[in-house]
Amino acid sequence: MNVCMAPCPVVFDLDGTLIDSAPDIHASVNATLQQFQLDPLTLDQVRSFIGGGVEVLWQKIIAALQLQPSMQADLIAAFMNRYHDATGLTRLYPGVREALSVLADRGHPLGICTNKPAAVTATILDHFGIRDLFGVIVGGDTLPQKKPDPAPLRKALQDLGAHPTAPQAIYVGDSEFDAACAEAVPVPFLLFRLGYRQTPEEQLTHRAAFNEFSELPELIATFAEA
Ligand SMILES: O=C(O)COP(=O)(O)O
Ligand SMILES: [Mg+2]
Repeated sequence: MNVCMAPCPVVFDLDGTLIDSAPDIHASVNATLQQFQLDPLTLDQVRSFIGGGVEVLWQKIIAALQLQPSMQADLIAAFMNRYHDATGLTRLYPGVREALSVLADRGHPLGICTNKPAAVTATILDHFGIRDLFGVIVGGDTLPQKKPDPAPLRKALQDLGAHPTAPQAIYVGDSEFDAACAEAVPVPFLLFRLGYRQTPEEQLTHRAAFNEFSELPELIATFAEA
């Protein structure tokens, strides 16, 4: 089936998809825990908690450390002071810059739909000099709803000019939140295998999966030809 007449909008998740931000999030989490004289978490633990946005991250930390849920607001406020400009340990995944520029050159409108707060998202995209590639950026606090609710991705697609009820578009992401969101819109989902997913690939609804961003432009082109 032809799911994407070239050049259709392509929207990307951010954490665990375009950027490996877990080391910065881990550092901000542990600095916050230290401020409250609490035990640190490992990078693997924190990575496994990423995907649902800041509130979900801290709900999972509070559960893991058996803290009082009433601490959540204070912990998040302290965390945000560090997180808003935490870029030093974050890397673009290999080939991301090149793949984005190939897709932009082919005329695909590009967007971001992330559960990361919009201001933190803007800072990190500026840090890598790639913010201008995206015609729309929907963050975790742009709307009242977050992924897996379809509303943020629907907004991104509409802002990129896709059809409001039958968008011909593609969503690219790494997690359960992304797969469920794309299914709910609905748009085809391309799964980046090397992000922060906790669920086996075969249990996530997806059109295709890839390990290398150098594969992505051709993968998208095959959709237009199919
Ligand atoms: O900040 C998060 O928890 C997730 O962000 P993502 O939606 O870009 O993966
Ligand atoms: Mg992600």
